Amino acid sequence: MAHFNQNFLDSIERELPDHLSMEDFIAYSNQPLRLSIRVNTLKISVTDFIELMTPKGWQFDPIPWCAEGFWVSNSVEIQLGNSIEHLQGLFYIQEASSMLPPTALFETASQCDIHADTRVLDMASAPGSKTTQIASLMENKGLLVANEYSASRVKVLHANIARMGVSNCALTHFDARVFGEYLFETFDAILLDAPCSGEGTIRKDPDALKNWDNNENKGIVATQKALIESAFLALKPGGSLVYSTCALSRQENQDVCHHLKSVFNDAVEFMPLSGLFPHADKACTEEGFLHVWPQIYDSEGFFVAKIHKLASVERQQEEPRKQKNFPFTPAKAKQVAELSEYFKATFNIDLPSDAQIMQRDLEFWLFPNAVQPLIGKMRFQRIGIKLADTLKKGYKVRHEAILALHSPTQIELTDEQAKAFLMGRDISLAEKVKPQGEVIVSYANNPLGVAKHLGNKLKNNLPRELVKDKIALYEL
Ligand SMILES: C[S@@+](CC[C@H](N)C(=O)[O-])C[C@H]1O[C@@H](n2cnc3c(N)ncnc32)[C@H](O)[C@@H]1O
Repeated sequence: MAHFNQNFLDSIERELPDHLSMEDFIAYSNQPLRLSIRVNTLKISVTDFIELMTPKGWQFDPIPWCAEGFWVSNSVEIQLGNSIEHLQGLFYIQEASSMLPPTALFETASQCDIHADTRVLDMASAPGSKTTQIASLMENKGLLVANEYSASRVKVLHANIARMGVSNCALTHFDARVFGEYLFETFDAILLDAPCSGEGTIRKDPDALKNWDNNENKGIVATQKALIESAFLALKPGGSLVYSTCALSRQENQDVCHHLKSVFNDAVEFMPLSGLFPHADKACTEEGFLHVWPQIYDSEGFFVAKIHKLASVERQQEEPRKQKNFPFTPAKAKQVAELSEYFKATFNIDLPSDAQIMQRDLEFWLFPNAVQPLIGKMRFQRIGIKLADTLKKGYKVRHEAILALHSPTQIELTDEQAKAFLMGRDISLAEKVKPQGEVIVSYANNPLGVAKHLGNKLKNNLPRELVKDKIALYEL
């Protein structure tokens, strides 16, 4: 049962549109959320995922605003986060309404609008539900800069990006207020999923609003206003910005968007979202923003505004001087040829041609081409994917490269073998055969990682930090 205080209830009563009732708000806020997931189309098609999971007891109810999103019910009790399909990145557990902002951002873009030069910024990214959704909408093309202010959350963000096989991402770790200055009018599309008071998440955390106090939101509102201004400055003319929160108050939502309009006037256009999906109008404000109250679609509360930048605006601060000491250099032609040959001969992987192989000491990385003009303009925590380390003789592939690059040649494991592999164990082979060296092991035709084929067993090469104590298997 949710704990509301009277101040909070009074504020909702003032904010709630006329066609919605307080009784429904309280009733829905007291119900647990329906479980929802998003299929990771970087790894598996929606049809193949449904075919894979239906025999395991899953039932799928489509989420109207996300073609890859489903409310799911499961006849078999299982800890989803520890299931093999989750750990190998076939799906992301994501609240339905949190799928709205990326859908709104790419509403009119067809896949051919996303090309090698497209640059997208996700300003407040961790833990990465929307970053990984955006990457799959971009089909790993172009560049996605994912920023997060909190150092511990950057780690979680990176783990999710790697698990989902994202290769077009560059991670930064800044207060996102810096983007307008560092990367002025650089991005085609920006998501600002802003830090907020989180009132919409009460169904996940019944204690979230126990000590709610309207005055505490004031600091957050100032941050939100500064962040949206920075986002607008970093956006190219003609580009789109989505501002979203899981807050319910006008202060943190509509007022922040009106603030932007008051600063940049005619350069700001609010784009109506009433046609985003069937019945989107039920959640629309007079400006065309979506204000999703929990009772409208039986979801978390959410706010989504889409803003178009009609014209260039004046830079507010001078462009900072370029930083010089960047530790990566483009790999030489001979090294590119050798590394490409290693990936092809060992794993049957063709390295993508729309990305550049870069070297730092003994490490090789794959950078999205669109990041090159940004290098030196701001500090990146991590760019693209790490491909391999150089050994005395040859190379050692990195796990994240195997998860992100496609290979038609894999050794498929059974349920029990896949469980053992993710728990860090070696896999015995039924009969002794010729050793094959490094191989990709897979489950449901999707990679789990690399093993060394020794003839009579597969020696486990899973990175130690990914080894699990517990794996949940469907007992069918
Ligand atoms: C609503 S959460 C983001 C959720 C994320 N977009 C997702 O879908 O998984 C807001 C994030 O903003 C981060 N944050 C807070 N202040 C920030 C700032 N000034 N600049 C950038 N990020 C900030 C928080 O640490 C938090 O991770």
